[in-house]
Amino acid sequence: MNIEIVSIAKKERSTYDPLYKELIKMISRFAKVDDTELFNKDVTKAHTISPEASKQAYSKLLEPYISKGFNIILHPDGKIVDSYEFSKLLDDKIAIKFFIGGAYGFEDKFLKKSDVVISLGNITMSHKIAKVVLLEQIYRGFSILSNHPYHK
Ligand SMILES: C[S@@+](CC[C@H](N)C(=O)[O-])C[C@H]1O[C@@H](n2cnc3c(N)ncnc32)[C@H](O)[C@@H]1O
Repeated sequence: MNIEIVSIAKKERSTYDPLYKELIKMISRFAKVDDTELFNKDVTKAHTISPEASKQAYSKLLEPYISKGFNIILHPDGKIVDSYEFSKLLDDKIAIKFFIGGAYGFEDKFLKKSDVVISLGNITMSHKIAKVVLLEQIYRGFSILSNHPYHK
């Protein structure tokens, strides 16, 4: 299976890079993970204008990535899923794209383009922490599906 995580994020070194690397390596026995970080001058400018302008700039960057595979948006106001429900989203798929938003989240019209909008809980995390939690849940989800002891 191919998984792509598409985030609104500056391409810069992060304290979390070793965690991403380790979790992507752990997942590699189940799926290949591509980590795509998108940011441009329009986003920088929109951040100085308004939340709405920012969300529009995010949509413009993210829209080309919404594709034929299964598209999952991570959003604090989405459907809260536990790890077992999350694992079912991974089941029987060839390609999944996960979307992580920028500082102002997503435009409603972009949210409607996905197959499902999920929340990782009633807290708001930075996009960097959300990616760590997402990667751990992807590994946990595959462990549940394959009855690997990691999830116990
Ligand atoms: C700083 S948050 C954006 C917060 C913004 N106020 C909003 O309402 O979406 C950046 C991104 O991290 C992800 N994120 C943060 N907390 C989350 C949660 N509890 N569940 C799912 N995704 C979350 C989402 O993709 C979000 O767009």
